[in-house]
Amino acid sequence: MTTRETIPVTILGGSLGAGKTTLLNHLLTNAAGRDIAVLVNDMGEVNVDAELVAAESELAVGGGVTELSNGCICCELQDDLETAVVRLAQERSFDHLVVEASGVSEPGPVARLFVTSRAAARYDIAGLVTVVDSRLFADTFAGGDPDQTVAEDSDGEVRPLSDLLVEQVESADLVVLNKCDLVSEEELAGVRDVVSALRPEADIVETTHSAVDIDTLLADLYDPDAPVGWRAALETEAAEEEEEEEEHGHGHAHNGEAHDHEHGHSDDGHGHDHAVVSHAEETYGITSFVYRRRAPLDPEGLESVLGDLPSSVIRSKGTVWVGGADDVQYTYSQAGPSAYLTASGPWIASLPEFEQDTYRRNHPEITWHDDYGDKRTELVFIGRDIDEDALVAALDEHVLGDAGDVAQRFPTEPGAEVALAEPEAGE
Ligand SMILES: Nc1nc2c(ncn2[C@@H]2O[C@H](COP(=O)(O)OP(=O)(O)OP(=O)(O)O)[C@@H](O)[C@H]2O)c(=O)[nH]1
Repeated sequence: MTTRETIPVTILGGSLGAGKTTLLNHLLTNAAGRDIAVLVNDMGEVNVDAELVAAESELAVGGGVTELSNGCICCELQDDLETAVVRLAQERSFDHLVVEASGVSEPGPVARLFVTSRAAARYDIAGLVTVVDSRLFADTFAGGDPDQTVAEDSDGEVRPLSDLLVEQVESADLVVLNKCDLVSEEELAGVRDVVSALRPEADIVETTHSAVDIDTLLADLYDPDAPVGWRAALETEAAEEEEEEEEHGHGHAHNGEAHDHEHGHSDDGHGHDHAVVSHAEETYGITSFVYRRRAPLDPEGLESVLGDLPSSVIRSKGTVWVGGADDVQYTYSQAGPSAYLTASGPWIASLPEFEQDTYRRNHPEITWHDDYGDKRTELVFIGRDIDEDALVAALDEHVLGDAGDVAQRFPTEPGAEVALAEPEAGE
């Protein structure tokens, strides 16, 4: 019997083989009086996970295991998942729903379903839980032997595994570092550091065979406003910059110079762009910094730098003003060995004036420059022992004085993506 109007739902994600099924079995055998419904989804035709769960857990048989065996839950079949969870709430009585997202699905779309669809009336998200294979994660990000594995995502698109691992961690409220028996203490500490840097506010537990405390797992952890690490770094930088401007008596925090080739020497007293700010996160052993220039970058040059980053950079992300495509805003995203640049549409500054005005009225928070508007290159780098000066100098070599003096290199239609770096396909 449930006394709540809505049913809490925990969304479980993690890479293939991380230990999600093991976790569900652990949960169902230790449910101790709770009536838990589990919705398991697999990519394959046969729903192996659901069968395993049903076979291994007495509680599960007839006790609320429901399966969707017709494919991936998060994109194409979103409607089916929506129907399934709504029907489940109508037909059965249970205390908590756990949805296992398919191993290569992003948890975001699954979470949105419970916020925006008909399911929102019946459910409340309790938390997004990501199970991490600590061995695999250490190999991919934390100084281990990088595995150049690629995985297929929910759209059937092949994406580097590193992308999916980062995305799954960046959206988590709780990260279960599983397979702790397969990593050394030192490696585990490294994994913990990287996870904290990617998602500073997530709770972290360490397990072997996914033996996570049930109360911890099902707790109300959901925080849709929790920042991802790169955004937290940007916000900290912006706050520091504002503080500094106030100290210097400037009332226009982001009103910068065109750019400053000399990293760290821009404090010349007239409203500079404080281009690079570092945060030595001593507790995490991971540092982040923001590179910002109010000028376009040479496309070939930026590709040579961002497409060949040192392995010390774990995650980087940002906005790029690309020479030769003056009106197009590009977003950039890198995770481990893969890096992409995507045309995301026009800059606000490239819109007709009245549209700019409307946009700016509706978004008073956006950073606006008197001459350049929102046009900027703003990149956050997160990593371990990054040679920041070298990276800044490498990027600065490709800062252009004028966007129009180079040829267009990347596609400009909104949504068009180019790979700057991609791992080789694994076995
Ligand atoms: N050594 C070790 N093996 C584990 C641990 N947890 C799970 N495994 C094993 O890892 C394999 C994959 O575990 P599953 O629970 O099936 O992983 P999953 O995330 O459900 O996998 P998919 O459904 O394929 O996405 C199984 O053989 C488990 O027995 C652990 O902590 N240590």
